[in-house]
Amino acid sequence: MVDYSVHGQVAVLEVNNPPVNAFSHNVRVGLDRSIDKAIKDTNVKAIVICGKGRTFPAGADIREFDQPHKEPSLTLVFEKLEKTTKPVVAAIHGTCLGGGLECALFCHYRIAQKTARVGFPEVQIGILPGAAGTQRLPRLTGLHVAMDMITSGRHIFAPEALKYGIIDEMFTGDVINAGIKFAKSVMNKPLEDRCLMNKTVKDADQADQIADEFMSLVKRKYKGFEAPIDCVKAVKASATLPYREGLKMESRLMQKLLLSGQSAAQRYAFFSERAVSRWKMPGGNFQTAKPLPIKSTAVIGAGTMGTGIAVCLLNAGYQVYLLEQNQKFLENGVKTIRGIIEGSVRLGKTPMAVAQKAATLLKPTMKYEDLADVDLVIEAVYENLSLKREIFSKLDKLCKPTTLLCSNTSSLDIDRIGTATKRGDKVAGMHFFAPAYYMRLLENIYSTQTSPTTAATIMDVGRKIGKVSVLVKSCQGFLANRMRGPFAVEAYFLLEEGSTPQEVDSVMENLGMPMGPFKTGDLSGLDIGYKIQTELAKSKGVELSVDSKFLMGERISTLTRTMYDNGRLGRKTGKGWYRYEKPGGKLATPDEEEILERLMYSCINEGFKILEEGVAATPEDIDISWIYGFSWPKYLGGPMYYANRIGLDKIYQRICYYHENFPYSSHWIPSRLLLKLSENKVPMSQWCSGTDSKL
Ligand SMILES: CC/C=C/CC(=O)SCCNC(=O)CCNC(=O)[C@H](O)C(C)(C)COP(=O)(O)OP(=O)(O)OC[C@H]1O[C@@H](n2cnc3c(N)ncnc32)[C@H](O)[C@@H]1OP(=O)(O)O
Repeated sequence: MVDYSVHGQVAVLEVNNPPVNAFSHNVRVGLDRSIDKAIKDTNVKAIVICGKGRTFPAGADIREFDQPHKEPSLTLVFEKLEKTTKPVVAAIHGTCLGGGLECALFCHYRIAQKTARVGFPEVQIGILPGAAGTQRLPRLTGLHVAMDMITSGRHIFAPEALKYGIIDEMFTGDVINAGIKFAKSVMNKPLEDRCLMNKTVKDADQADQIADEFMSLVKRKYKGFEAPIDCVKAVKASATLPYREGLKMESRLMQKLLLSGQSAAQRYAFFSERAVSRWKMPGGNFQTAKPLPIKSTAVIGAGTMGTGIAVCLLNAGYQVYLLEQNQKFLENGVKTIRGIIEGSVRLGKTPMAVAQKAATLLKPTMKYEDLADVDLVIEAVYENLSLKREIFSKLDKLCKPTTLLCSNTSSLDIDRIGTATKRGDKVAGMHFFAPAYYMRLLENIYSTQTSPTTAATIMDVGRKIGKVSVLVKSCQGFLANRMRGPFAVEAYFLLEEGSTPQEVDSVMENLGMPMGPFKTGDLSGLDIGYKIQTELAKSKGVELSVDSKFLMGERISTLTRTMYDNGRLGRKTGKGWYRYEKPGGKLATPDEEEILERLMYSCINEGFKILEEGVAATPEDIDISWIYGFSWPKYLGGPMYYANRIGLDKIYQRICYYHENFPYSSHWIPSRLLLKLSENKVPMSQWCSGTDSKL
């Protein structure tokens, strides 16, 4: 588990526990013995610790967290390193994470390959760096950097680690040779100053301020998660408590987190994320099927999904032909793609070099013929089976025989798409989630015809574009939307039964989802739900109307149809279940303006008709009726007075707008009196009581 060798006066302790050299119990025992051996050996003057194979130890063995603890603990082993009078060098390559980085922080020196990454990802499995990491990193980097690294769990590359002082030097070439060379250079230097426990935290005087800043950040960014909060508390303790007291605090918080249900759930998610890559389907699995090489791709449709998918492919270095039928749509699509990539560069998420390369890889086109030689096509037009079949049939005729043809459908039967071609084995679904460049999930779907090679290829593409890919069999809604179906439908039923979108959303958001079903619907576009429902009904030979309450004996809601008919498609039109600051905006607010207008302007219109018909003689009659009959607030003077304050012009225009949109509600037929008053800009003084109306 730890290979021990001596090179001249340097002992090399090479952790050998593939695949990631995790500190399992056997490794801890092996390391403990090897350290003792090196300390006892009088010929040994320096010690190098490194990892065999692909990486420096990537942390504690997460699988052991569910088992009873077995001594020695990591801290106990690591403390021997710092105490020895022989310099200890951590020679890092690959990923030095969690307990691995803690081990390095107990060493007197750290050197790393330029491509190596270091980090404390514990927060992502619901714990904190519990082998002194929260107390030692701040002593090297200061609180700010340590808080950032520990609460985010992000890995940093060696050059950044060098900047923060986490490593002392970068090296190229062989790890053991570099370790030995460095160890020789520090062999006789004093070690006192190299022991982190002796150091103080440089920005300790700002501990309160920095901790407050991170506390509010993590509460906002990682709402509902316990570990980031405890990470902030533990790191702060490095500055406010003596080293040993800080360790006790870290240990208490670690125990609490380990026992919490959150950590167990997050560890389950960690292994599940890896388990889904071990896919299987009839006739093959991840071991038996080999992916085909993919270089050139095409995306059909430059809408929200198509552009998002293109961004994923471009960022991963694939050539992308973006096809649209219409020049304006194509130009808009290219603009959207550039905007997304530029935004990501500004946020530091995409390196400039990647963005520059992506620009050269994008090939906008309106000609299907340009797709003849691509290796993979992802069609992302709207959800319409006949349209998709038409496109696939066309692609089948003009693409080279090996091209894989995939549909970014969220619900349509892949078998029925595949039968439009003569290459059903090369047809599959690749269902991206909106926004495609951001959401991690890729649902890959095989039909009864899809070959394991095609499945292997799209799973491989998914991995290369940074998605977590699952492979599922084609069925109505596949996995995600099939399960999401009852969730969404029940949300609509709740609305029909009296809940508001905000109420439903906040229940789910309080549970921990970043967005409730209605905000999510607005994000995806409400036309999608409507089209899926219409297509589904059609496939069953049923034509739905807004009045439909049942489909094949099942209760349905046609609320999305109502939203669609009213142009409320979600964020993209600036209004859906919520109102947004602009089309494409993100700030969801209940559409108060429309609520107010529809309730008030409709009855103001009625008020003018009442005046017109002489049912009431004056606007005061109406206003007083409201004040004393309906408790209308006196400070607003009554609805007719209120209308005048707003301006009869505006009221009239909005009434016309609603009349156009709701032609079947006669209360929106504009009052002729209102038209005359607004056209002639008659002040209220001339149409209220005691005046002789000139009209
Ligand atoms: C009190 C002491 C407290 C200490 C705290 C800790 O140290 S907690 C652990 C901190 N470390 C981590 O969280 C690292 C987790 N691992 C990763 O992020 C990645 O695996 C990697 C190291 C970046 C490598 O990524 P890569 O994509 O190359 O490989 P995989 O992710 O597919 O992993 C390969 C297999 O190794 C298993 N594995 C990885 N890390 C651990 C681990 N720390 N313990 C146990 N097993 C680990 C992983 O599950 C894969 O195996 P599968 O059989 O495929 O699941």
